[in-house]
Amino acid sequence: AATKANGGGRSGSIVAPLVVNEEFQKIDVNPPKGTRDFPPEDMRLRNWLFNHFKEVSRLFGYEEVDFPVLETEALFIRKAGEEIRDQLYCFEDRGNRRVALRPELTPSLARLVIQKGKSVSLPLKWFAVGQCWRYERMTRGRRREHYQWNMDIIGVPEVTAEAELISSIVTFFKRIGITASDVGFKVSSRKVLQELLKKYGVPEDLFGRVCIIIDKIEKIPIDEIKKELGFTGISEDAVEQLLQVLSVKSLDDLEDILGGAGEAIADLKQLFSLAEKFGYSEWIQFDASVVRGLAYYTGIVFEGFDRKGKLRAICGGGRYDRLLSTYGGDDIPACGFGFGDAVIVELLKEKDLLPELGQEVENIVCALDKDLQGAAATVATTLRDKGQTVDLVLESKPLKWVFKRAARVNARRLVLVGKTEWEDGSVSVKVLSSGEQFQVKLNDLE
Ligand SMILES: OCc1cccc(Br)n1
Repeated sequence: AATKANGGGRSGSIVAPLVVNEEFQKIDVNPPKGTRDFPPEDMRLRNWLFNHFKEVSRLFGYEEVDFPVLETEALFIRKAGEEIRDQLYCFEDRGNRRVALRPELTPSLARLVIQKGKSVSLPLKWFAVGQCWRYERMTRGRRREHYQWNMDIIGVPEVTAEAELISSIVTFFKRIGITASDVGFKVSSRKVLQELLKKYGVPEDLFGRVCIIIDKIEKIPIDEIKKELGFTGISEDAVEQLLQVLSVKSLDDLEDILGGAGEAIADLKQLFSLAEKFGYSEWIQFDASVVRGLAYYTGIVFEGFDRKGKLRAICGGGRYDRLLSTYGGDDIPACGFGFGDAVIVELLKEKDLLPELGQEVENIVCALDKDLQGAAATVATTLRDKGQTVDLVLESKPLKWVFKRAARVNARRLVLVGKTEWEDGSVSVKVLSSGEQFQVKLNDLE
């Protein structure tokens, strides 16, 4: 009953009374399954990571946006058999509306662009860092939430847009010490698949579904892939040829198969040429098997991978020219990427690149007796008004305790408020690294 009442997983329409915590019953102090707390040490790493995400986005001239973590379920209902759909964290709210915790940010971004309509001038370059959710059976013990960095360009049909997006991710990697020998990007275009399916007479409306099946190529046995492709109605012969083409590892070989007239080859050639100009050629490689697992991609797709092959994809993205029109918006071209906060941390650990991020505070301020607590508050405020960080000791404590706390909060200096000095407006300062000690007028303290 408790599970049902809380809508855990199944979207029962029965809305039983919310489970309340009986008085004095010990609560479960852990966060819900698959979710994380961020205590200070983890929050420092998260802020370090997100600050790099946001600084790179601003370096590229993008504007920050955000959306509700809760959306209508309909925004994410696509019939292409995506994993993201099977794991949608959806439920019926107390107003009997079908809602979902967003599994990704792109649909919300598309919704906002349509909502803004003619009031925004294209191209739009937007970025967001937001928590995304999935409801996965905990059998695999995987997380149910992660934070994703997204950058999107709305209104640019040319491949220069995708080329710039990859450049922004390369810039991010370089800022945190990741090099082209650690990470690469597999790049392809869904137009390869589109041209092949057309050649084999496969109906256009199967395109998304076929892409989702192909995306599983390294995750499930090849016979399963062939079987699932067969179910879509593609002939066995066409399936064999399709898989053959997807194993191609060079643009020249692909051109021999597709001919040089198609958009797929033209787009990819332009992208590799632009990569040269952006200076990240060593980071990217053509790989026809990359299709990505989201149904709405229509053109160039790319994914960041660790060259040791030990981790899941680090990030991924591509062109999604039809998404806005599928939501009833105008036919506006778009492309973007998503970059999760989990795999990158695993990679940084692997490469021993995790930053040392201890707590830091410039001053710890302490009254030497309880009648001077007010004076200590004045000292703290004076320093804070000068932009100095202050940990103010808020109760009367022995000096031994204060020194221990100063070490724990990594204070640069100790500011003591004593009776005699305070009578002439001064305080005692001890620089904790050098042991240097001096008295100074409060107003002269920098
Ligand atoms: O990468 C897919 C995904 C979506 C939402 C939450 C988590 Br954890 N992972």
